[in-house]
Amino acid sequence: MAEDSEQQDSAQLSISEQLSSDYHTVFRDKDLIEPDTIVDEDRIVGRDEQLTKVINVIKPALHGDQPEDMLLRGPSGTGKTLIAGTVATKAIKIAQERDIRMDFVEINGKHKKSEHEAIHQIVHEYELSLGLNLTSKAGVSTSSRYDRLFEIVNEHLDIGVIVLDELDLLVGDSRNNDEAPAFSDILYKLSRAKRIGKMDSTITLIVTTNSPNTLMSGLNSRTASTFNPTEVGFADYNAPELQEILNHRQDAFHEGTLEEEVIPYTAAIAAQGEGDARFAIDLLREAGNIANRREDQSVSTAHAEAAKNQVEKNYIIDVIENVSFQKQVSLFATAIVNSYGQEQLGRSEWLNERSAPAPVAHSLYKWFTEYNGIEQRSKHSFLRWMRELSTYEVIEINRKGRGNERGVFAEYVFHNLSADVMVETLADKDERFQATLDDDDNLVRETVRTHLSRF
Ligand SMILES: Nc1ncnc2c1ncn2[C@@H]1O[C@H](COP(=O)(O)OP(=O)(O)OP(=O)(O)O)[C@@H](O)[C@H]1O
Repeated sequence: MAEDSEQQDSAQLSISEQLSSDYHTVFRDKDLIEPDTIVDEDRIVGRDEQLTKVINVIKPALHGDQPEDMLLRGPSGTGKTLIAGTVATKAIKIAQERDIRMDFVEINGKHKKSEHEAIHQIVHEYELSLGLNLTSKAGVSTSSRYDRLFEIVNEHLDIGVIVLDELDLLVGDSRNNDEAPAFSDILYKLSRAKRIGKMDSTITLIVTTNSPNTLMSGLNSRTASTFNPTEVGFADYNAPELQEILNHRQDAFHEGTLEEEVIPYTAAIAAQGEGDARFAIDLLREAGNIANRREDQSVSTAHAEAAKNQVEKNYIIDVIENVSFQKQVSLFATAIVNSYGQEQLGRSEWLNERSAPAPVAHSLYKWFTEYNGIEQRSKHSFLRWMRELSTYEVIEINRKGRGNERGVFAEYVFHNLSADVMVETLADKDERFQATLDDDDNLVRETVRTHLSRF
């Protein structure tokens, strides 16, 4: 009793009271705007041409024929995985009615470090989906993993569809420059297995990529001659298309909780970047989360504005958590050139306020490593890491001329994600970044200024 009255005195609620008090949420069905939800057909906006092409390639499987492999290419968030997943899911339903054993699994190359890991994941996904005993990853060679995959498909399926998302990012760890990337080996072994009759059943590959050139030029000659996919292109969305996509998801929110201007506003922000539907949907979800956290009754454009920073941060975190510290340093050096040199860049004839010239970014990389006493790697490594980071779409790389025959240089462009948010996110992540900024903000500013004026 004494405790109760004490709590009341201080107007505090007990844990149980807090847990069971009224809960307000703006979401009616949040799943509709979660990242990995494969939505129903009636929520897919446009993409009729791509749907028809993918349907035509998968269709033979439902008539006892072997489908071609497919390459779905186009920028991030343009519906490649959605279209592949929706068509495969529908095909599996029809196959069941016709007693054809068909199943599909999906893995993402971005999160896999090696060929072994990727093949293990495919096996694991099939085992889960087909209700088989799960085999362990440890102590098993890569070739045994392939054998297990072929065994599963042969024994349990007539056709296995494998969606390999963002496959160009699955390069592999221990590669020297003469070796083909891991994705080339995977494509070779999977497409060859069906050609040499290693299997009674068949495998169909649906590969998605944002960089078709990196993928196709990374195939060694034996893979290039066995992997001949049907290609389907996906283009960026514009603001009206993004708005339509979001309109088809507005029932994720309770009626009256999404203010009218939020969808057009969110679509416009996403269209200014890459025209990425994932970014638009993430913004809408995060705007709702912020409204919930603030216990506001409805979602406004102010919530969407605040969401932008959070969503950008999440994208950057997703990339930096998967790259080495040296790559993070390279990105930090590049981002501070833009973040601290914006005014100077904006005034320049051949630079612009969203970019950082590669030579200056490299000078800042050298400065940062010296200042912090950390290992300094070659310029060649720096440039290679920045190329890799561009494949993750945190920056873009352009080639620019300086006029008056003063040569060409590479510039890193912060097209989608801002350099300021990148600096902030990296500084949150590692105290060496934060400490450098804290030590002397003016020193960083001055260093950027000097290197930019020398350029
Ligand atoms: N035409 C569309 N209609 C409805 N929703 C869409 C459409 N295109 C994309 N989306 C949604 O946008 C998000 C991203 O789409 P998806 O994952 O298919 O992109 P992707 O092209 O595969 O991207 P990445 O190359 O990054 O893997 C998903 O939530 C998806 O449902």
